[in-house]
Amino acid sequence: MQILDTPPLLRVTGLTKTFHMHHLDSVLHAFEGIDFALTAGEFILLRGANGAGKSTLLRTLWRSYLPVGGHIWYQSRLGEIDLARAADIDIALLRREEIGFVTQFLNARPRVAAEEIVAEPLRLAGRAGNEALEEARHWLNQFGVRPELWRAYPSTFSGGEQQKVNLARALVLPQRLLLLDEPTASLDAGARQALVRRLSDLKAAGVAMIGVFHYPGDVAELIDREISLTTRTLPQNSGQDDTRDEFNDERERYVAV
Ligand SMILES: Nc1ncnc2c1ncn2[C@@H]1O[C@H](COP(=O)(O)OP(=O)(O)OP(=O)(O)O)[C@@H](O)[C@H]1O
Repeated sequence: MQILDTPPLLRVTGLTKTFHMHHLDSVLHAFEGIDFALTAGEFILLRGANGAGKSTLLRTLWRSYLPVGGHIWYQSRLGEIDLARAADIDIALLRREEIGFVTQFLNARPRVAAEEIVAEPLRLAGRAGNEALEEARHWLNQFGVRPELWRAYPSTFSGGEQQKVNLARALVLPQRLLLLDEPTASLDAGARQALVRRLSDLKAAGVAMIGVFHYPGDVAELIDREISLTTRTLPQNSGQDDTRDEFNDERERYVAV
């Protein structure tokens, strides 16, 4: 796919995130001044040591976290929107129709069957009940969830089984932008292959992706570019505020290179 001349789907500028740890009266710099662009059909691998801010960056793009600075310009079907400042209702709509987040952790709802969890996005998109259920079962099968579990409640599933339900739900509809936070973390080999096949088809269909992978080799064939988050230390009081860090003489901050 030719991606060089296409305007970016996502343009991140000067993105900065800190956590104010009230109980310690200190500020932790998760990352600072991140700039990058992502185009339809492009796949960016996020790299960095433990604690470098990879998951925090994905959650900030997903708007679970509000950044303290910078912009996240996203070309939605309805026009450009800054995800860093958009109203919650717009974020909720984009999450339903355009942006997906895939994590290893399933937020299992009590007494909702696996097949219903996967069918829900299809129904919300207008698919008829039976059709949605058939498609949900197809994807549960693809990711290796045993048929006897389809009508069971995922709150009792193993970690890997929960993750497979998560993947099926997140990938059942093609979104325009996918945020991937270690989606292969506890998958068996069959499910990892199914995931890579699905991501590859979505990428070919123009879905843009940015993600963290514990074993990047799993997705080597998909990667177009890499962004590394690195850490560097700053002398205390050189940040945006003069809050004292109680247990370190130096404060860490994280920058994109
Ligand atoms: N909700 C939070 N409150 C305070 N600090 C946080 C919070 N979430 C993350 N952090 C801190 O931000 C830093 C970045 O964490 P993050 O989880 O983004 O790292 P990561 O690069 O994904 O690490 P890993 O490779 O270990 O998963 C860490 O020092 C972490 O302790």
